[in-house]
Amino acid sequence: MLFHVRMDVKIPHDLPREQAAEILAREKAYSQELQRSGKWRHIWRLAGEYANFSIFDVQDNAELHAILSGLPLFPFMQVTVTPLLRHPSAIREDDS
Ligand SMILES: O=C(O)CC1=CCC(=O)O1
Repeated sequence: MLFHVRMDVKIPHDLPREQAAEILAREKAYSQELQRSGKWRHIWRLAGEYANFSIFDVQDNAELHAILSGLPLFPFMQVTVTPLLRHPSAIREDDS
């Protein structure tokens, strides 16, 4: 199942610099592992915002929730999920 996810990151200004750096490093590793697995299909930075658009390809809502709530940055994020399906006018057989 495909999902579009918008992640807005809001790291508290008073979070110690070292702690923030450690969380960001874990976030990057977690994200890249999921990208390599194919579950996190795409990630794009929104120009001018500390936010991203991502595409996930997962089994179901529960798997998506587990992945998103497992993000190291999850406590500092606002996450918006939109389920996706193939458009009847799409010219490509797959969604790649
Ligand atoms: O910077 C972001 O958009 C938050 C984030 C998601 C995965 C990652 O590595 O950073």
